[in-house]
Amino acid sequence: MIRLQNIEKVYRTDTVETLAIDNITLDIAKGEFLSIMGPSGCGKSTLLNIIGLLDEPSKGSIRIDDQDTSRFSDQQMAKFRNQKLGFIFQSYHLINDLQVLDNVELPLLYRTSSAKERRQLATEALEKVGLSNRLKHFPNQLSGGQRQRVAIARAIVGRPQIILADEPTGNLDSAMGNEIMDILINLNKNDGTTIIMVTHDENMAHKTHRLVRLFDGSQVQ
Ligand SMILES: Nc1ncnc2c1ncn2[C@@H]1O[C@H](COP(=O)(O)OP(=O)(O)OP(=O)(O)O)[C@@H](O)[C@H]1O
Repeated sequence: MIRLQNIEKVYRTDTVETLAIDNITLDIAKGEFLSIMGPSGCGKSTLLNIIGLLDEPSKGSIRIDDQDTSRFSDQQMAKFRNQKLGFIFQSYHLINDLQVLDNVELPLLYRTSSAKERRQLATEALEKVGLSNRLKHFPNQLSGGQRQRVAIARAIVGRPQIILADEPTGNLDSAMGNEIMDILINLNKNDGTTIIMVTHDENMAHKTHRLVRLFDGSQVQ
């Protein structure tokens, strides 16, 4: 489903060149739950952002669903991202001025769905993560685990085939982290969503199907 071939990413400033990803080739199957681990600065987030088409590789190609993403125009890229991919971040990235329901509806604003349909889909997504009793709350009225559940609802509301999660349990204690992990495992099992997750936590990584370890931008396992 996702095929990365000879991916390289170099960040250049006036004085320094950093090789963040060094020749990574990786296939990720449909329905797979993959975790990426490695020490700080080894390129995990860079790789995830490249897979999520948020960042472009300096070299190499990415095929998703047999489409060569390097041939996409900016507009095609944005549409593809909006329809196929869902993102979850360590620090939730919710909009504090918007109620929970409005946060979750956001990705649907770029589609042609009606207001009623958007409300319905967002309510369903929040039910799925066990938050139907918090629709009118604002993010700062929720616990960390609840905020992350809102972020998951926002990631899944458009029914993406692929979820990219960058340390989704990184800010949570182990009980809340396990709850979030259970939600991700169920999404993967029941809906067949492909999930790629960066984590520092061996316990979380061992709950997934496959673990890829990076070191200095290269895959070592
Ligand atoms: N925008 C940028 N400009 C220059 N260098 C960058 C940029 N983003 C990342 N880097 C460098 O690329 C390397 C990989 O960074 P990345 O954020 O992918 O690591 P990481 O494994 O996710 O780290 P952490 O676990 O600390 O989040 C690091 O050496 C970092 O300093």
